[in-house]
Amino acid sequence: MEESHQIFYGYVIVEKGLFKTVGKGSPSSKEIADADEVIDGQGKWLMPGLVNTHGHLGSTLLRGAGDDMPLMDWLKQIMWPNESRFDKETVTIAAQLAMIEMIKSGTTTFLDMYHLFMEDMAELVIDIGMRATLCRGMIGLCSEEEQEQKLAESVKLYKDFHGESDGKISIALSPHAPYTCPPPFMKRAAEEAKKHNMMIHTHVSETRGEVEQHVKEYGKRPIVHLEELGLFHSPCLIAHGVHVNEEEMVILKENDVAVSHNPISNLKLGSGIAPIPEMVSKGITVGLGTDSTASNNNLDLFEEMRMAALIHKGKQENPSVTNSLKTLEMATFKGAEALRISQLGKIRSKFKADFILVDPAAPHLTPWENNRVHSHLVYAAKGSDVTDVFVGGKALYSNKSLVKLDEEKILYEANNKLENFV
Ligand SMILES: CSC[C@H]1O[C@@H](n2cnc3c(O)ncnc32)[C@H](O)[C@@H]1O
Ligand SMILES: [Zn+2]
Repeated sequence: MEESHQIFYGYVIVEKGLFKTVGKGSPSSKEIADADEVIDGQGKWLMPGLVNTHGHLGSTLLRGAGDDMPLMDWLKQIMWPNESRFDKETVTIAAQLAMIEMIKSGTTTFLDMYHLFMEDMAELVIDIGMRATLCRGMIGLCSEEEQEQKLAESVKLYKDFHGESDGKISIALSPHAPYTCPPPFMKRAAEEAKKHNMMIHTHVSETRGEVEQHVKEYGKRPIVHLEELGLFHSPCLIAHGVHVNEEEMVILKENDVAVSHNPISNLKLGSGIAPIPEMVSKGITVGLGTDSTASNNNLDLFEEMRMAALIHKGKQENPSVTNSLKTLEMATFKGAEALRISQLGKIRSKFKADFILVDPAAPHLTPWENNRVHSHLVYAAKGSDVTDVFVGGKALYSNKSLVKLDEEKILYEANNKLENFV
């Protein structure tokens, strides 16, 4: 077993936001005396913080608003009409609620694609202390002038916030999807990303119908087309990739395009099951995402891991196509790799000190011994087993208490906003 996968009784020392020491056994009395603060994690499992590679925080209040619908109906009948009425307060409450949910279930890093109030979002994330890749989602079904305006807003967000919060904030460029961004606009997005050194994030090939429509309209499959348009000339992360054929997987691998696997959202919208074991065996980087609460309907990456580990076994009628270790990698350092965040997702010296504590003193995690911890984390644990969350060594959740966010107040505000939606 790789060293970073080993389970042992030990301790970590954090300095300047990074792991300085990852030690076996107990710290020395000098190490304890030298520390500014000592946190006793006795009896708990320490693991890397989870990385959510795809979501939309601003629409969190639409949880349960449009269940049991296919993607296009859901977008046109529920999402877009509601989102067109969102004000800053709604998006702020939604984002705070999402962050509460993510932190409490062990997520330390997330990607957010949204089109409203992204500057405020960046300020909020900085204040709360999470690590995030933020993108101003762009729908290109508008005039060329508006398209350019959206690109300019994305670049401004990048100039204002990329690298802020001690490097915890990254900004990516985000054309929403090939069916909302006509080819000339996709090409412009690719040019701007290249010019400013930005990563690209977009939804691609989520449904069979979307791929068929793309082929009908442009005579080629979406990933083939996006490569031609230059989208993969910058570091790129695609969300979904459910309907991707062999030729397209080769294109993804050749261009080092990463994939955010969002199995629960894909199942709930009836979109299908992405060929993830095939992608992984081709060497494509795959991270794990929840998508929004409007298509999931929660942000618990422990649930997502369990689903990601199980569905491919069922689809292929083969239990060995996934396993708990590979799934944990997907939710941690592979997710970090997908977001192009270096030195993240492992408990290792010089890595970013983003980590969580899980309390195994629960019936569903019993019995345990070292060899079963990976299994329990993927096949049995729940987000609510997380007791502590640290980002860059700073506590965001301590002994089941949120350090910054006022949960009671935000839940109250979120419930009071409900009447505004269709
Ligand atoms: C333009 S910003 C984000 C935009 O995307 C919508 N959205 C949320 N989830 C999905 C999904 O799975 N596929 C496509 N679009 C999605 C969201 O409602 C916003 O309008
Ligand atoms: Zn999405």
